[in-house]
Amino acid sequence: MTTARLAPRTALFLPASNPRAIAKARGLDADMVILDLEDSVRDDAKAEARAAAVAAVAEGFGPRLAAIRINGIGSAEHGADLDAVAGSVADFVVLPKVESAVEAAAVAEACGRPLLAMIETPLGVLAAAAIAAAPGVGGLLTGTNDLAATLRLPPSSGRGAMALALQTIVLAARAAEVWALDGVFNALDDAQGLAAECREGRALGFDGKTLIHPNQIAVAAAAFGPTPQEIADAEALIAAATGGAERYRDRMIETMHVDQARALLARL
Ligand SMILES: CC(C)(COP(=O)(O)OP(=O)(O)OC[C@H]1O[C@@H](n2cnc3c(N)ncnc32)[C@H](O)[C@@H]1OP(=O)(O)O)[C@@H](O)C(=O)NCCC(=O)NCCSC(=O)C[C@H](O)C(=O)O
Ligand SMILES: [Mg+2]
Repeated sequence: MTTARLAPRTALFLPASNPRAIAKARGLDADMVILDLEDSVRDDAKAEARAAAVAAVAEGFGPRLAAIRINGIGSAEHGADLDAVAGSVADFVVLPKVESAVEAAAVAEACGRPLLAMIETPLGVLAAAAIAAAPGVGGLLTGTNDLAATLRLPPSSGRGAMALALQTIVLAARAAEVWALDGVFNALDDAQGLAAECREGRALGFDGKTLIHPNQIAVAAAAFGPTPQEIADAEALIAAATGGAERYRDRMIETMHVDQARALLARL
């Protein structure tokens, strides 16, 4: 499924069990909010969180896209979550720990809306291309915490140990023409570290980043947007191009470079 809307640069997770976070999100600059029913919600608060998520999307998040992350297939809450999302006005359902195209398509159909598939296990990574191309899938979200755990990475491992998985997710999303969002950055007070990880994510080809705290939004939005230099370069290249292969400053350009420059400007 090709998602018609531009991909979000910033997708903010919040526990659906936290009414203060829900209220706060309505005034934040995130492109998408993801009301979580899974890992951030205690078992004894699941039913209340589910009802709160449905009510929150009904009340609306203004121009922000609204998604609900349900509990995974096989969990005690999964069926009730599916029914709740199906009866809600959420824009997207987010399914954690997706490992096959069949389960992604089935959940998208049951919910009656596009699905954002979280790729966060080795099986999920290996099936990413099929999952991205499954009916009803609008994007892939990277679950770097679960990925680190399921790959059994030692705490000292950096993102380098996940490079193949991250690139596979981008490759799969691009092949199916769906969104690709990078994983969350767990440190809450490290703006520099966040900016560096966002730059790396953008360089890998991700459209944006999933986030966990309001103070991460501005950093991620800036990092996933074009720099003033990139904008100036794109405008100059388009103005100079006359078609076909030609010299532009000190390099060769062809039609695809003009298309790339136009695509960059279209995302401003
Ligand atoms: C991580 C937190 C628990 C930290 O909470 P806290 O210490 O309370 O934060 P602050 O005091 O700094 O909060 C300041 C105000 O901002 C609001 N707030 C905080 N976080 C959010 C948020 N995510 N969205 C909206 N608003 C938020 C607080 O309510 C404060 O407002 P106010 O009370 O009015 O002053 C907390 O940030 C948090 O819960 N974050 C999200 C956690 C989450 O959703 N986790 C699940 C997704 S991550 C994941 O699972 C990824 C993937 O699956 C993987 O495997 O990697
Ligand atoms: Mg996870």
